[in-house]
Amino acid sequence: MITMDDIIREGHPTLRKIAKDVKLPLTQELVQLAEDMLQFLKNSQDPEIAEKFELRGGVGIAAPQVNVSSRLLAVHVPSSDEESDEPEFSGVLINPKIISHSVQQTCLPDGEGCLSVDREVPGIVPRHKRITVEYYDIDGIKHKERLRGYPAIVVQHEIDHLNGIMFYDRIDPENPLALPDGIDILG
Ligand SMILES: CNC(=O)c1cccc(C)c1Nc1nc(N2CCN(c3ccccc3Cl)CC2)nc(N2CSC[C@H]2C(=O)NC)n1
Ligand code: NI
Repeated sequence: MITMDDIIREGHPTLRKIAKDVKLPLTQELVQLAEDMLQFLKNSQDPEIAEKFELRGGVGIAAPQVNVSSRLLAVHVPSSDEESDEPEFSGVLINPKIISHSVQQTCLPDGEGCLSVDREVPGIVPRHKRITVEYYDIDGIKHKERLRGYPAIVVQHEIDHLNGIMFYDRIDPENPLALPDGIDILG
Protein backbone atom coordinates (compact mmCIF):
# COMPACT_ATOMS: atom_id res chain seq x y z
CA MET A 1 0.00 0.00 0.00
CA ILE A 2 1.10 3.60 -0.56
CA THR A 3 1.86 5.55 2.63
CA MET A 4 3.25 9.05 3.24
CA ASP A 5 6.78 7.55 3.11
CA ASP A 6 6.24 6.90 -0.62
CA ILE A 7 5.25 10.50 -1.35
CA ILE A 8 8.10 12.79 -2.39
CA ARG A 9 8.13 16.36 -1.05
CA GLU A 10 8.88 19.73 -2.61
CA GLY A 11 12.55 20.04 -3.46
CA HIS A 12 12.63 16.56 -5.00
CA PRO A 13 13.54 17.09 -8.72
CA THR A 14 10.86 14.69 -10.02
CA LEU A 15 8.17 17.21 -8.95
CA ARG A 16 9.55 19.70 -11.47
CA LYS A 17 9.86 17.28 -14.43
CA ILE A 18 7.44 16.97 -17.35
CA ALA A 19 6.06 13.44 -16.96
CA LYS A 20 6.11 11.08 -19.94
CA ASP A 21 3.04 9.75 -21.76
CA VAL A 22 2.02 6.27 -20.61
CA LYS A 23 2.25 3.56 -23.29
CA LEU A 24 -0.99 1.56 -23.61
CA PRO A 25 -1.84 -1.16 -22.77
CA LEU A 26 -0.60 -0.58 -19.23
CA THR A 27 2.07 -2.91 -17.90
CA GLN A 28 0.96 -4.94 -14.89
CA GLU A 29 3.28 -2.72 -12.83
CA LEU A 30 1.48 0.48 -13.88
CA VAL A 31 -1.95 -1.12 -13.37
CA GLN A 32 -0.88 -1.94 -9.82
CA LEU A 33 0.46 1.58 -9.27
CA ALA A 34 -2.78 3.13 -10.55
CA GLU A 35 -4.87 0.94 -8.26
CA ASP A 36 -2.60 1.68 -5.30
CA MET A 37 -2.90 5.45 -5.94
CA LEU A 38 -6.70 5.31 -5.94
CA GLN A 39 -6.68 3.09 -2.84
CA PHE A 40 -4.36 5.59 -1.10
CA LEU A 41 -6.96 8.35 -1.56
CA LYS A 42 -9.76 6.14 -0.22
CA ASN A 43 -7.55 5.09 2.74
CA SER A 44 -6.59 8.72 3.42
CA GLN A 45 -10.27 9.62 3.73
CA ASP A 46 -11.06 6.76 6.14
CA PRO A 47 -10.59 8.03 9.72
CA GLU A 48 -9.44 4.65 11.12
CA ILE A 49 -7.06 3.75 8.27
CA ALA A 50 -5.73 7.32 8.01
CA GLU A 51 -4.99 7.38 11.73
CA LYS A 52 -3.49 3.88 11.80
CA PHE A 53 -1.11 4.57 8.89
CA GLU A 54 -0.70 8.32 9.54
CA LEU A 55 -2.05 9.27 6.11
CA ARG A 56 -2.79 12.93 5.16
CA GLY A 57 -6.22 13.37 3.62
CA GLY A 58 -6.24 13.84 -0.14
CA VAL A 59 -8.72 13.79 -2.99
CA GLY A 60 -6.11 13.67 -5.75
CA ILE A 61 -2.62 12.26 -6.34
CA ALA A 62 -0.37 12.20 -9.42
CA ALA A 63 2.27 9.56 -10.27
CA PRO A 64 5.19 12.03 -10.01
CA GLN A 65 4.29 12.39 -6.32
CA VAL A 66 5.32 8.77 -5.81
CA ASN A 67 8.43 9.41 -7.92
CA VAL A 68 7.04 7.91 -11.14
CA SER A 69 7.36 10.48 -13.93
CA SER A 70 4.42 9.14 -15.97
CA ARG A 71 1.23 10.91 -17.06
CA LEU A 72 -1.17 9.16 -14.73
CA LEU A 73 -3.24 10.44 -11.81
CA ALA A 74 -6.01 9.34 -9.48
CA VAL A 75 -8.88 11.33 -8.02
CA HIS A 76 -11.43 10.36 -5.41
CA VAL A 77 -13.70 13.28 -4.61
CA PRO A 78 -16.35 12.36 -2.03
CA SER A 79 -19.92 13.49 -2.60
CA SER A 80 -20.67 16.87 -1.01
CA ASP A 81 -23.79 15.20 0.43
CA GLU A 82 -22.66 13.29 3.58
CA GLU A 83 -25.62 10.90 3.21
CA SER A 84 -24.50 9.47 -0.13
CA ASP A 85 -21.67 6.94 -0.35
CA GLU A 86 -21.23 7.60 -4.07
CA PRO A 87 -18.16 9.79 -4.76
CA GLU A 88 -18.71 12.96 -6.80
CA PHE A 89 -15.87 11.92 -9.14
CA SER A 90 -13.50 8.96 -8.79
CA GLY A 91 -11.06 7.21 -11.03
CA VAL A 92 -7.65 6.86 -12.65
CA LEU A 93 -6.87 9.23 -15.54
CA ILE A 94 -4.14 8.12 -17.95
CA ASN A 95 -2.60 10.63 -20.41
CA PRO A 96 -5.24 13.22 -19.42
CA LYS A 97 -5.60 16.22 -21.71
CA ILE A 98 -7.75 19.31 -21.14
CA ILE A 99 -9.26 19.80 -24.61
CA SER A 100 -11.38 22.84 -23.71
CA HIS A 101 -12.21 25.01 -20.75
CA SER A 102 -14.36 27.95 -19.64
CA VAL A 103 -13.05 31.50 -19.60
CA GLN A 104 -14.73 31.74 -16.21
CA GLN A 105 -12.34 30.94 -13.34
CA THR A 106 -12.99 29.45 -9.92
CA CYS A 107 -10.95 28.75 -6.77
CA LEU A 108 -11.17 27.08 -3.38
CA PRO A 109 -12.05 29.81 -0.86
CA ASP A 110 -9.36 28.68 1.61
CA GLY A 111 -6.67 27.95 -0.93
CA GLU A 112 -5.13 24.58 -1.84
CA GLY A 113 -3.08 21.96 -0.08
CA CYS A 114 -0.78 19.32 -1.58
CA LEU A 115 0.46 15.99 -0.27
CA SER A 116 3.96 16.94 -1.41
CA VAL A 117 3.93 20.28 0.45
CA ASP A 118 4.42 20.05 4.22
CA ARG A 119 3.46 23.64 4.91
CA GLU A 120 0.47 25.93 4.57
CA VAL A 121 0.82 28.22 1.56
CA PRO A 122 -2.03 30.72 1.83
CA GLY A 123 -3.38 32.25 -1.36
CA ILE A 124 -5.94 32.10 -4.14
CA VAL A 125 -5.21 29.49 -6.81
CA PRO A 126 -7.21 30.50 -9.92
CA ARG A 127 -8.45 27.51 -11.94
CA HIS A 128 -10.76 27.04 -14.95
CA LYS A 129 -14.33 26.70 -13.61
CA ARG A 130 -15.25 24.08 -16.25
CA ILE A 131 -13.00 21.74 -18.21
CA THR A 132 -13.46 19.02 -20.80
CA VAL A 133 -10.81 16.38 -20.21
CA GLU A 134 -9.90 13.45 -22.48
CA TYR A 135 -8.14 10.50 -20.84
CA TYR A 136 -7.77 6.73 -20.89
CA ASP A 137 -8.90 4.54 -18.00
CA ILE A 138 -7.07 1.52 -16.56
CA ASP A 139 -8.69 -0.70 -19.24
CA GLY A 140 -7.40 1.56 -22.00
CA ILE A 141 -10.84 2.93 -22.78
CA LYS A 142 -10.91 6.56 -23.95
CA HIS A 143 -13.16 8.97 -22.07
CA LYS A 144 -14.21 12.57 -22.64
CA GLU A 145 -15.53 14.07 -19.39
CA ARG A 146 -16.92 17.54 -18.70
CA LEU A 147 -16.09 18.59 -15.13
CA ARG A 148 -16.92 21.65 -13.09
CA GLY A 149 -16.39 22.86 -9.51
CA TYR A 150 -14.36 20.81 -7.03
CA PRO A 151 -13.65 17.81 -9.32
CA ALA A 152 -12.46 20.24 -12.02
CA ILE A 153 -10.14 21.99 -9.52
CA VAL A 154 -8.69 18.67 -8.31
CA VAL A 155 -8.07 17.34 -11.84
CA GLN A 156 -6.33 20.62 -12.82
CA HIS A 157 -4.16 20.48 -9.66
CA GLU A 158 -3.12 16.90 -10.49
CA ILE A 159 -2.53 17.55 -14.21
CA ASP A 160 -0.27 20.44 -13.10
CA HIS A 161 1.86 17.82 -11.29
CA LEU A 162 2.35 16.01 -14.63
CA ASN A 163 3.79 19.28 -15.98
CA GLY A 164 6.02 20.07 -12.99
CA ILE A 165 3.70 22.83 -11.75
CA MET A 166 2.96 23.28 -8.02
CA PHE A 167 -0.26 24.99 -6.87
CA TYR A 168 1.65 27.90 -5.33
CA ASP A 169 3.17 28.72 -8.75
CA ARG A 170 -0.33 30.03 -9.55
CA ILE A 171 -0.68 32.29 -6.46
CA ASP A 172 -0.11 36.02 -7.14
CA PRO A 173 3.08 36.76 -5.14
CA GLU A 174 2.21 40.49 -4.96
CA ASN A 175 -1.23 39.91 -3.48
CA PRO A 176 -1.80 36.23 -2.65
CA LEU A 177 -5.31 36.70 -1.25
CA ALA A 178 -6.57 38.98 -4.05
CA LEU A 179 -9.52 37.60 -5.97
CA PRO A 180 -8.91 37.90 -9.73
CA ASP A 181 -11.66 39.86 -11.51
CA GLY A 182 -14.72 37.77 -12.29
CA ILE A 183 -13.53 34.72 -10.39
CA ASP A 184 -16.36 32.60 -9.02
CA ILE A 185 -15.30 31.30 -5.59
CA LEU A 186 -16.32 27.65 -5.10
CA GLY A 187 -19.18 27.69 -2.59
C1 LIG B 1 -4.38 25.97 2.38
N1 LIG B 1 -5.77 25.67 2.58
C2 LIG B 1 -6.23 24.43 2.36
O1 LIG B 1 -5.53 23.53 1.92
C3 LIG B 1 -7.66 24.19 2.62
C4 LIG B 1 -8.22 24.64 3.82
C5 LIG B 1 -9.58 24.39 4.07
C6 LIG B 1 -10.37 23.71 3.13
C7 LIG B 1 -9.82 23.27 1.92
C8 LIG B 1 -10.72 22.58 0.91
C9 LIG B 1 -8.45 23.51 1.66
N2 LIG B 1 -7.85 23.10 0.47
C10 LIG B 1 -7.71 21.79 0.09
N3 LIG B 1 -8.25 20.82 0.87
C11 LIG B 1 -8.14 19.56 0.40
N4 LIG B 1 -8.69 18.54 1.13
C12 LIG B 1 -9.53 18.83 2.27
C13 LIG B 1 -9.44 17.75 3.31
N5 LIG B 1 -9.69 16.44 2.69
C14 LIG B 1 -9.89 15.36 3.60
C15 LIG B 1 -9.15 15.28 4.79
C16 LIG B 1 -9.36 14.23 5.66
C17 LIG B 1 -10.32 13.24 5.38
C18 LIG B 1 -11.08 13.33 4.20
C19 LIG B 1 -10.86 14.37 3.31
CL1 LIG B 1 -11.80 14.48 1.87
C20 LIG B 1 -8.79 16.12 1.60
C21 LIG B 1 -8.80 17.21 0.56
N6 LIG B 1 -7.53 19.23 -0.77
C22 LIG B 1 -7.02 20.27 -1.48
N7 LIG B 1 -6.48 19.97 -2.66
C23 LIG B 1 -6.14 21.01 -3.65
S1 LIG B 1 -6.61 20.26 -5.21
C24 LIG B 1 -6.03 18.67 -4.66
C25 LIG B 1 -6.55 18.63 -3.21
C26 LIG B 1 -5.77 17.62 -2.37
O2 LIG B 1 -6.09 16.44 -2.37
N8 LIG B 1 -4.74 18.10 -1.62
C27 LIG B 1 -4.03 17.18 -0.80
N9 LIG B 1 -7.09 21.55 -1.08
NI1 NI C 1 -0.51 18.31 -5.15
